[in-house]
Amino acid sequence: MSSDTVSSETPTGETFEESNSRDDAESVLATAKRQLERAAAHLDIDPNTIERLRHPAQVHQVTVPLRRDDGSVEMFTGYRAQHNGVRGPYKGGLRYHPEVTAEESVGLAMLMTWKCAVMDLPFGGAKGGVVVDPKSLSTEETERLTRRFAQELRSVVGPNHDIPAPDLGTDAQTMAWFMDAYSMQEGETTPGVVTGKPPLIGGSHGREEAPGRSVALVTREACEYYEIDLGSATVAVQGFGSVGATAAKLLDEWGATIVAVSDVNGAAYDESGLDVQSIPSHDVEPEAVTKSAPETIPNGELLTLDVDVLIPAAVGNVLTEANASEVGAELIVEGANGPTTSDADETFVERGIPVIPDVLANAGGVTVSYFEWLQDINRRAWSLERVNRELEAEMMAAWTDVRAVFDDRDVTWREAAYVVALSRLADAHRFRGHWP
Ligand SMILES: NC(=O)C1=CN([C@@H]2O[C@H](COP(=O)(O)OP(=O)(O)OC[C@H]3O[C@@H](n4cnc5c(N)ncnc54)[C@H](OP(=O)(O)O)[C@@H]3O)[C@@H](O)[C@H]2O)C=CC1
Ligand SMILES: O=C(O)CCC(=O)C(=O)O
Repeated sequence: MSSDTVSSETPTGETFEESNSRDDAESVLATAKRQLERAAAHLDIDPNTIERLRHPAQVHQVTVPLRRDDGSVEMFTGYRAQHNGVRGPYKGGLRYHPEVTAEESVGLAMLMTWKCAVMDLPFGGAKGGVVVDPKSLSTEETERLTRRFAQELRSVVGPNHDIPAPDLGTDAQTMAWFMDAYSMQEGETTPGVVTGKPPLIGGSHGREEAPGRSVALVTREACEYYEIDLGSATVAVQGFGSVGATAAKLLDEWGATIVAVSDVNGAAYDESGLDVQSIPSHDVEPEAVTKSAPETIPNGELLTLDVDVLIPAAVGNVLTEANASEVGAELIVEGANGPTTSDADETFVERGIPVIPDVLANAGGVTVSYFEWLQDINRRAWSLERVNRELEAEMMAAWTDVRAVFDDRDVTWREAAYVVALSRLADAHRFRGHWP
């Protein structure tokens, strides 16, 4: 396939770029492309491969009709962007969020391609979701929306083709409904169509905690690298969902002092340390975070706190040109996908603040998804102890690969991770011979 036969058309026939013109400096896609270009400058790679990687393979857009509890019917828009499949089936999460766009899905799908390659997993990158505020739906509405979304995506997902997983606003229950709806259409139970399911129906132990666990593991390694004593380190975490809460609780267990955590409403702050273990997760008690401490501060202020480690673990593009010069952390570890714009990256380079990138730090999620996929194929579950042991081994291997590039060249941590990923992708393209 040559790059000009790659389909990046939407179902309406517009090109992807025409239908999604919000390619401004702050968009996740614009950031992803600039990051790709910067990393490519450090490598001697066929320019056709780089050009190919600037484009998604496919972007699917679907309309999802939902019957609301009051009997009315409302239309929602869903996307699935498949970026690159040279190393294996497409893989990546589905998010339910009001700001989901085709463009954001493509940018995040690109990040999934790099993430899977950094971890040396046999997957390519995808991402998608529905433009909806999940908090505006009842449980029954969420189930109907998910089942219909799964029906609409039936021809573009599959256990050997594209395997969704949880992301912002979705969870194990969402994946269970998705798997059930897909299986009903296939006429057989197909657990491998999604990962992040509840363990009782083919999910993996440890998947829910895995991205937060990898953030904590990578924070531990980065603190050691920069001679920050984790036992006396202060940490601020934006987001107290699946990723942020797990990372905060593990780092707290390992001796760090978590001075701030936040949800969408704001941050709980205590300079002597919060009791994060006692804060219920947002699905158990919405708004528990801001109720948990006597002092609350706005999310923006959390990002500029004078701490050893800052972990943005909520949404994208929160560290920007506007606030990067005010960030008070010694070290940033990205829990969220795409929390740092490329302008902010430049400021952090100038200020000497290392940023450990998302494609390494939160890659525990897709790594345990890979373990789940293997367990589904083999119809044999792994123990939690085995999952966590193998996850730590995979994370340490990836950390070592990225650190070797970082130590060897004049690059940032992000560029080092991209160099590892792009080298593997370029080799795969070369072996498969995609340029007739
Ligand atoms: N889940 C996964 O497997 C993986 C997720 N990620 C990434 O990690 C990030 C978080 O995902 P995940 O933890 O799953 O999501 P969740 O939905 O579980 O949690 C998101 C958290 O972020 C908070 N939040 C939402 N919007 C904002 C905002 N504008 N400002 C501050 N906080 C906000 C939410 O608050 P509230 O509860 O009040 O809404 C909640 O605490 C995303 O970028 C995702 O792509 C990365 C790898 C894997
Ligand atoms: O587990 C997966 O397949 C993907 C998780 C994800 O979307 C991510 O790492 O951003």
